[in-house]
Amino acid sequence: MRLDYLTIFPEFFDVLGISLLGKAVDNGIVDIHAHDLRTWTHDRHRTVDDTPCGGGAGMVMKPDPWGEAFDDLLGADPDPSVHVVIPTPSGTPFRQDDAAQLSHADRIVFCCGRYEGIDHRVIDYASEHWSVHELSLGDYVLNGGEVAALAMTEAIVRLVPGVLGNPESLSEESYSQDQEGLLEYPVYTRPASWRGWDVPEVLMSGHHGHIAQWRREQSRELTRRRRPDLLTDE
Ligand SMILES: N#Cc1c(-c2ccc3ccn(Cc4ccccn4)c3c2)n[nH]c1N
Repeated sequence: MRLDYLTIFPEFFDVLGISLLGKAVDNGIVDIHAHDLRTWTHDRHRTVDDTPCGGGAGMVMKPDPWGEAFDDLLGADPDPSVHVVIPTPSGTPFRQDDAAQLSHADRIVFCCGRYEGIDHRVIDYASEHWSVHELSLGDYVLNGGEVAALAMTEAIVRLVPGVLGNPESLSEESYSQDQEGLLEYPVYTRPASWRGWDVPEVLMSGHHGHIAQWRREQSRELTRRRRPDLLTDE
C-alpha cells in the first residue's frame, strides 16, 4: 500500500515512521510519501491561498498547486483504484467500515487542506479521475486536514494484514463486526488488587464461558449507556 500526503506541513507525517506504522514501512507493507504542496507553486512567496470568491472571512486554497501535484503524482489518466481522501468538516463521518474498505486499497492520496478549505473544483476534478472520499473525523473543527489524515491512516493501516502482530485482537475491538458493533468491554491485567480495586472475580475464574458472557454483558451495558445509537435491537 502506497500512501501519499499533500500538505503545506509535511513534517506532520514524520510521526508515521514511529511504532507499528514505522515497522510496516520497514517491512515494506506500507510506502509513505509526504509532499509539500508549495512544491507546485511558482511565485516568489510560494502562494497556496487566495481570497474567497463571493466574499467571506479567511482564505481559500488555490486549485493550481493541487492540479499540478495530481499531474505529477497520479498523471491525468482516470484510475478508480486510486483513492483520494479529503478530510473536511463537511465530509461524511469517517467510520470503521471506511477504514476497513480503504485498508484494501493499493494507493491512497490524502489531500490535507488548510485555511477555510480547498477550492471545490479540485474535488470536482479529482472525482472525474479517481475514487474520492470526503470524510470528517468528527463533529468538531480542526485547523486543517493533517491531524485527521493521521488518525484515518492509523485506523486504515492497522487493518492491513501483517501490520499488527496479533490480528486476533482486531476482532475484539470496539466497532468491529465480531464485537457486534458494540463498545469494547473493560480490560484488566495484573496485579489482582491495586490501590483497593480488584480485578472482577469472573476474570480470575478461568471459566471461559462465564468470562465471555460477562464481557458480552459489559459491552452491551457500556454501549447502552454511552452509545445507544449503536444498539440495533432496542
Ligand atoms: N476531517 C476533518 C475535520 C476538519 C478539517 C479538515 C480539513 C480542513 C481544512 C481546513 N480546515 C479548517 C476549517 C475550519 C472551518 C471551516 C472549514 N475549514 C479543515 C478542518 N475539522 N474538523 C474535522 N472533523
